[in-house]
Amino acid sequence: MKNVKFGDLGLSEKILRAIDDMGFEEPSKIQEEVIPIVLEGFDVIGQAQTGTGKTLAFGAPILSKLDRSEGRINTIILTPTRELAIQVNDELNRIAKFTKVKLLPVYGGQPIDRQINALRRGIDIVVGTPGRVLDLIGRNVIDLSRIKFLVLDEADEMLDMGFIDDIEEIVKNCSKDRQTMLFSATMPDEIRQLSRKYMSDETKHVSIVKNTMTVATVAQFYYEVKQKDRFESLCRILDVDEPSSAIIFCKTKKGVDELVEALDVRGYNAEGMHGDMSQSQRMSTLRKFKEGNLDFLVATDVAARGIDVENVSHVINYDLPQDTESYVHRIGRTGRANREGTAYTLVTSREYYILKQIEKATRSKIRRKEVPSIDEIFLTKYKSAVARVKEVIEKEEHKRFVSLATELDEEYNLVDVAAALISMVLEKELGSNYAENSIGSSSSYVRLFLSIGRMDKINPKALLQFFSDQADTDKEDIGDIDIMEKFTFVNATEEAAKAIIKHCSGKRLMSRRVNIEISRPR
Ligand SMILES: Nc1ncnc2c1ncn2[C@@H]1O[C@H](COP(=O)(O)OP(=O)(O)OP(=O)(O)O)[C@@H](O)[C@H]1O
Ligand SMILES: [Mg+2]
Repeated sequence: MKNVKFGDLGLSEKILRAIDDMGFEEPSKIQEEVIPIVLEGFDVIGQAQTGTGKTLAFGAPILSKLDRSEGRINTIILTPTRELAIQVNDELNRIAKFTKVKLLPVYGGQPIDRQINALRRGIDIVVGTPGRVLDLIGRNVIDLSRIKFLVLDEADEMLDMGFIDDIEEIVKNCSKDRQTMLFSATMPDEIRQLSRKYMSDETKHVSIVKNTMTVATVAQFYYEVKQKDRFESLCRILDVDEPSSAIIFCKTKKGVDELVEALDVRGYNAEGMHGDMSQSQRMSTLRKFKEGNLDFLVATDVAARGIDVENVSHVINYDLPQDTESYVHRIGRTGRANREGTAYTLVTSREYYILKQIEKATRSKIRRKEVPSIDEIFLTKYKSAVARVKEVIEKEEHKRFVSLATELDEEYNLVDVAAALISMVLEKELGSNYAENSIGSSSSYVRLFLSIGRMDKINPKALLQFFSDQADTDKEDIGDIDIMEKFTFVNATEEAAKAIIKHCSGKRLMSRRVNIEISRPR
């Protein structure tokens, strides 16, 4: 079967040239089907998975039909968020590169006067959020009575309860003689029904049906965590996976603020984005993230829909999404345009059934993963330190220090020197982050100090024996047990800690502070 080319779809030469400039070789399935239909003048409801190029699917044919600037609004595109309005406007601007068409994004949180002035100078396509568009209609600067195209991007979200009144109001102002287009990766039946009101009887439904609602290139996993271990688990996941760039979703704005602060304290490069932040802050954070100067974007669902950032390697649902649609859109921020991605969801045992519902509704497989142990993190950090050493040697960046190392060679065993350097590097990497945090410590307080010296494993049996001896003595106040004096624990495993906890629970030790210190030998 011959692959369809952009040139086969009936687009104008200027638009084809722009698409070529953008570096796109072939149309995606949704583009292949939607573009000719729009060019023919039909209303369209288009559904295709996240990141499959729906923006261009409506943008290219609209621009192909407009070509010249008419100096008055002929197209209105509505998006649920400000950032998405800006992004869609940018993408369309790239497609419009060789035409004279003028576009303007309008959205709240930006001085309205500037937008009014720009609109007065003559704009063909307005891309905006419903609230601001209504405001501008009310001020008589946006007149939709002669528009040719109305697009609802993220249509289901726009027709959902929160936006429906504004949308109805805007549609009332639109010319009857228009093409209406609805796009989204998810299109629940009730939304389809509702949309009939705004669409012609000849509306074409284009649904790129795949086995799953989610994109195949996104590997999906979940971690079962205790509520109180949520944060610690996240840190461990980040430390072992070392995502190049991740979006972490929280349920609430407060949750976002708290998580950003906690991540910051632990030294992660994270910033938040939610509806209570100023627009300039939201934009600068997103810009930083897009430019690769921010590792972790922590956000509410405000970033769940439509946002297209290249190379987001991970999406992490720190809190569960509110519904299946939200899950699909959130994880769709990775694995875009056929790239690979990873999606993680943290669930408590009580939330597990919701995850199962999502899995069923999306028909995708969300596999279980275990939260990494401290040993695994240690190993990861060790491996990346060694990889860096290798890189330095290969690039010969170490050459100027060779003479100093020769001096060390005279005094010490070089294996000891290497071990000391590893120790210093890892200490810096891990800091005290894992010294005072352990998972599953229930009400007991367990401190684990990672050791990075000799590799003798702790002997859980001996430890348990020690504890049972202590418990059996039935001392009233055991208080802080300083076991450092009795044992030297080297490279304690998390299993050992778990065994201790298991042993302690149900005993009277439970209510006491158990302070296990495993020292780091010098
Ligand atoms: N034919 C194509 N070939 C390669 N890349 C493309 C093509 N069309 C669009 N893209 C790029 O793919 C990315 C995703 O496109 P877009 O944001 O339009 O996806 P979407 O289907 O609207 O996703 P979502 O449902 O998340 O909004 C963008 O970076 C876009 O520039
Ligand atoms: Mg989109």
